[in-house]
Amino acid sequence: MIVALTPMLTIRLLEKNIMMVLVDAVLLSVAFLSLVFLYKEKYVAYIKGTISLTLAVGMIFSSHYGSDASMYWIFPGTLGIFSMLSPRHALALLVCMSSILLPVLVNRTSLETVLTLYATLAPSIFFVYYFARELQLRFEQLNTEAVEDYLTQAGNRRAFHRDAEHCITDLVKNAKSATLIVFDMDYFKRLNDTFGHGVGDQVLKETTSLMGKRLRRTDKIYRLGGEEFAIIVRNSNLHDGQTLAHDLREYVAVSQSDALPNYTMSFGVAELKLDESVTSWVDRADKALYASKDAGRDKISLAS
Ligand SMILES: Nc1nc2c(ncn2[C@@H]2O[C@H](COP(=O)(O)OP(=O)(O)OP(=O)(O)O)[C@@H](O)[C@H]2O)c(=O)[nH]1
Repeated sequence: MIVALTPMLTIRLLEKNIMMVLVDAVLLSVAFLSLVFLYKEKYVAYIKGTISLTLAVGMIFSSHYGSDASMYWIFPGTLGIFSMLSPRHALALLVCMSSILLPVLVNRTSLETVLTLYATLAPSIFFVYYFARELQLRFEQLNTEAVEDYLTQAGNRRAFHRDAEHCITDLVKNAKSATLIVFDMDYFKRLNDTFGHGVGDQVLKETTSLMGKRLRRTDKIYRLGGEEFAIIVRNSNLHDGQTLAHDLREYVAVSQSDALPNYTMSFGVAELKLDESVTSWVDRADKALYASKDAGRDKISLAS
């Protein structure tokens, strides 16, 4: 924007077109200030919104006060707005801009030119919208796949590490603690061997889905690997974690599908300590889980 506008501003100064000098100067100032804020990685969404809005208003003003050729800046401006906003927001802004622009253009140029402009602008906006929407959907799909377990739709290990790191930051900065519940199925190998891998998969899916129904929106379930899962319970202490683990164990026991073999789970609960790493937090919860196994399984143990 800065590269395109600087020579334009110079030409308009030489032409003494004061209104256009003002329009370009405002656009340039917004672009320059945005660059500074973007460099500092602050308020990025607001800045993109402000630039887009300024661009749209600038296109209306320049179509009114500029030369006839100014109206063709609408095309790169449209692309610019789509590159900064979500497809839906960009479309809404461009529809508003085109509606305001229509009477402005009718007043200053021939009807034929206006019709030609709109006949080319409308499909351009439609195709760019379609392309941007497709791109956004693919991006969202890839983002989900990157953090989700394929079989159970629980968070995967990557998501677990990211969220566990957030908990550590939350504890250091806001003194908000979190509890980790790890659990796995008891005698799962035997279940697989007796009923088949497919039934084992169904058990993993059912457990995740049942537990998801009992968790708060802020709590999240992850599959750490094989038949081992973890739940991060935000803003909680060891006692809260223990209560939730009891609730989950009871709930899964009574809600298991009759079509699947009966199974039990062992749990380990650990509250996050200050200055602790994710690895150490998981290790302590895992040790508690092994204690549950050693104590005969279908148990809940607390980490020290
Ligand atoms: N069906 C199914 N089985 C899995 C999956 N991932 C791991 N497993 C099986 O889970 C079983 C885990 O066995 P073990 O680690 O011996 O644990 P266990 O039999 O549950 O014994 P305990 O944990 O000591 O009670 C292995 O047989 C793995 O093949 C999966 O995605 N689907």
